[in-house]
Amino acid sequence: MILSVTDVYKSYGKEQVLKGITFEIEEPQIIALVGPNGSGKSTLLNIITNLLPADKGKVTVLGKNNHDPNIFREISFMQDNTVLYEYLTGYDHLQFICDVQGLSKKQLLNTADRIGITSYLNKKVKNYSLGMKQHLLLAMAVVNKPKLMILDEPLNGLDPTSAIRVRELLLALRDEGTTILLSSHNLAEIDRVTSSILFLKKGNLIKENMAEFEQVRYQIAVDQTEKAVKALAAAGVPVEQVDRHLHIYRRDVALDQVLKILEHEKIVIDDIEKKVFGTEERYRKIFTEAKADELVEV
Ligand SMILES: Nc1ncnc2c1ncn2[C@@H]1O[C@H](COP(=O)(O)OP(=O)(O)OP(=O)(O)O)[C@@H](O)[C@H]1O
Repeated sequence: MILSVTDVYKSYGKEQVLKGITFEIEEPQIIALVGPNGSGKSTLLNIITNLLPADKGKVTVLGKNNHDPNIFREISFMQDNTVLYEYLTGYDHLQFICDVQGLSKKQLLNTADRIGITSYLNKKVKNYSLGMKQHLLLAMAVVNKPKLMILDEPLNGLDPTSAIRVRELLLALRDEGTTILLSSHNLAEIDRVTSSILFLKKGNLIKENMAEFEQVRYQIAVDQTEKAVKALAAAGVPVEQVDRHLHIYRRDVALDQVLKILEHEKIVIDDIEKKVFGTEERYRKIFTEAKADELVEV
């Protein structure tokens, strides 16, 4: 068992933020924690990493209670950039962790290289951009090669190129056996790294495997739209026409069958675009349309 959270409660004064959170992570994977602002994501991550006491409940990391100081060789926590010291360099931050955990300078430099921060490693953090700070925080979370990484908003403030790099890094770490629990508001990015999502709503968790909700739609531009629609409909393929495009869902038909029908009719294809739907639609359903009680599964 990598992480086990059992019946965790937390209130701030009269405000009950977590109302009996229970979940387990058994295998190395990436899991996303998603919820609106103020839903308690940071509170839950802080409790898991023992920075904040729960009112009630239990957390174990790799079979050990999360109060056990020894787990900090196996776990890391990327918080927001307020934990950085403006007048220290990136190197200083990493060196501190390496000193505490007995890691070598080689490991520090290799990590900096892997995350792509070597060129500004010796600059003071006060001169870093938001994205540079995010990269440093990520390097600080990766340097001890943890079995479990907990990342609070790792994709925040990253430009598209950096977001792609971080995404690839997370997937590579997962392939190396690291489990990653991350919180994020960026549903499109989440879709690209995981289909395993914990939705946090009104203090309760709704667990979903988004692969079950994923829908793929092909948008095909053709030279003779009316003729294509007729031919596909005659073959029993459900198709919607939007301007010059045909919209066809993968759940209804395989793409090569569609292409065969169009080829047979001598219809020329100008373009095919694949659209994937999933998390965003599900998020909307959970947080705007459904009543909380109907969906809670704890
Ligand atoms: N130290 C604190 N004292 C009092 N209330 C707090 C404290 N920390 C958080 N809260 C409240 O608990 C609730 C959950 O906050 P939390 O920061 O965990 O949410 P979040 O989901 O991480 O939000 P965001 O997405 O905006 O980062 C909020 O209503 C917040 O005001």
